[in-house]
Amino acid sequence: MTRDGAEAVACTGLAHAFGETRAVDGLDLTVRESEVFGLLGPNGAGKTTAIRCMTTLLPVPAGMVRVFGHDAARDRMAVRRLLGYVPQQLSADAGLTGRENVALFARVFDVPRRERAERVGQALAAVGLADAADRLAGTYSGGMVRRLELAQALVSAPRLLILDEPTIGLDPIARTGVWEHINAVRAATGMTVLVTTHYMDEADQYCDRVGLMHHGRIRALGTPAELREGLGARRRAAGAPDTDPLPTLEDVFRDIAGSGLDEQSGDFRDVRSTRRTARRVG
Ligand SMILES: Nc1ncnc2c1ncn2[C@@H]1O[C@H](COP(=O)(O)OP(=O)(O)OP(=O)(O)O)[C@@H](O)[C@H]1O
Repeated sequence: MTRDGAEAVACTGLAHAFGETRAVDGLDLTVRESEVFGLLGPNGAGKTTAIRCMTTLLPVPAGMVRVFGHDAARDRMAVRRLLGYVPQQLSADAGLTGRENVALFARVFDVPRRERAERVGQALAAVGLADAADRLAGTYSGGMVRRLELAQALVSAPRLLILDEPTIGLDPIARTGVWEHINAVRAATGMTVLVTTHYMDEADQYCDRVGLMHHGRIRALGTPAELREGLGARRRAAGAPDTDPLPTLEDVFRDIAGSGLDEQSGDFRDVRSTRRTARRVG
């Protein structure tokens, strides 16, 4: 069913500017079918802008984006039909039940009328919300809201699921819950997952490969282990003792984003993201 290694997303020389700000600046990136790919980078690195180009929500002014071979600039509807997208902004309506929220997405994404009720029920069950399906989303916890948004994106049975910071602001148990559901659906369907996260431990644990983005481009790419081992080897070559502990993905991140990270944001989970989260679940 799946073709591991085939191309799900390919960006070549992708660029997108807002006035003088070159948010994405020559991005080359391939996401392989059926992998979980983590796009990492400090605030302002251009991750969301790149994702919005891939989802056709922003135009592709320069370079090329292909999704399963479809050109995102020319064949937007074909691309949209293949995608599920969970944006950073809240996409669930607090005044509707979980089931009504997912049903709305089923209608928007043209799930055939005959199949809708069953598919909505399946999507809710897949994220562990079957029992809470008929409660108002406004009564859900932050983790449940995130899983509801996941169900909304899954109801159209996408081949590619794109998640922009799916676990931001959640407690560790809720974060694990979101990932367990993503992984279960992926294992069952072979769906490709492209995710941005500021949590290096999550990227390390759940992503097959990661790309570290900084100033609009990929600066390092590989499996988390490859990136950690690569930094370890560079440090040893520079004279670090063999007994030094293996670097973490966070060390790799700091090595690439360098002082810019500290100047701009102080920490991965900076104020902007936290505020956004407060708005999302508040
Ligand atoms: N609509 C917009 N108008 C003007 N500038 C924008 C807009 N969207 C993003 N930018 C700018 O483009 C750059 C990249 O932003 P983007 O949101 O893509 O980064 P990011 O890596 O997703 O950051 P974060 O981790 O904070 O979500 C930043 O300098 C940002 O201020």
